[in-house]
Amino acid sequence: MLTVTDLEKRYDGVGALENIDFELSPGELAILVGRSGAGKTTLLRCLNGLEQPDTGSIRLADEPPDPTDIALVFQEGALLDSKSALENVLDGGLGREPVWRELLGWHAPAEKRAAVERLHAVGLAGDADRRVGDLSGGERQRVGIARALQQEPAVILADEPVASLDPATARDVLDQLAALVRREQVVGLVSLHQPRLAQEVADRYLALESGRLTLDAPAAEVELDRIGEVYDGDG
Ligand SMILES: Nc1ncnc2c1ncn2[C@@H]1O[C@H](COP(=O)(O)OP(=O)(O)OP(=O)(O)O)[C@@H](O)[C@H]1O
Repeated sequence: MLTVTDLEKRYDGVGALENIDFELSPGELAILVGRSGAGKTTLLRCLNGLEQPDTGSIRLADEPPDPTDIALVFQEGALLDSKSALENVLDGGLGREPVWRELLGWHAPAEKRAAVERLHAVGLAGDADRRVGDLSGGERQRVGIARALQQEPAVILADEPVASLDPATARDVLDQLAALVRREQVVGLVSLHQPRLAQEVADRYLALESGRLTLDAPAAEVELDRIGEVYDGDG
């Protein structure tokens, strides 16, 4: 269980996040919605440790998380173009491997098996040896997801992971992410700008409006109109 309690983040005295409280369960994909500037990226960065919240706590099963417990899906541009898809995924597990292996580019057989299996799960079984620089945007985003899961995190976060993709590809990528969250029993938290796409995959919705959490509910209880209001309202 990921438990966030009374999280607050201010920039130059201005609140970007205020009184944020929620809990997410393993195997649950929560979709984070909110207008531009509502605080979505700030929340994901605080969870990932890239930003230090001013107050509040983040706990995993009642313990402070280790840095490798919470993985952020790399934006497609953050992958290493010159390396293969498989090598990029293997990089996600480097925290577990001795430094000499990293330096020599050698990986334990179990790590390789897991990486190949994850590429298979995101539909890229036949692309393991292709340079990431040669892949399409959707394929790169899939590599980013497989890479994050190779870290064996308890929580996977993604900030607008399908923003640059056409609707059909975006749907495929999100479906695969949702399937992996359920199969690997990780907590998933993904920010999305497209309410309709969100509705296809969400188990739970979190909505931020001006830095405050104004909705935290199972997807089955939330009307699409309510999500539309989050984007259309005065924010
Ligand atoms: N490093 C920073 N320094 C100062 N202010 C910041 C910084 N990062 C974010 N902010 C401010 O905090 C607020 C929340 O920004 P954030 O990027 O989290 O919003 P968002 O919901 O992710 O928006 P978008 O959908 O446009 O990415 C905004 O008012 C933003 O200007």
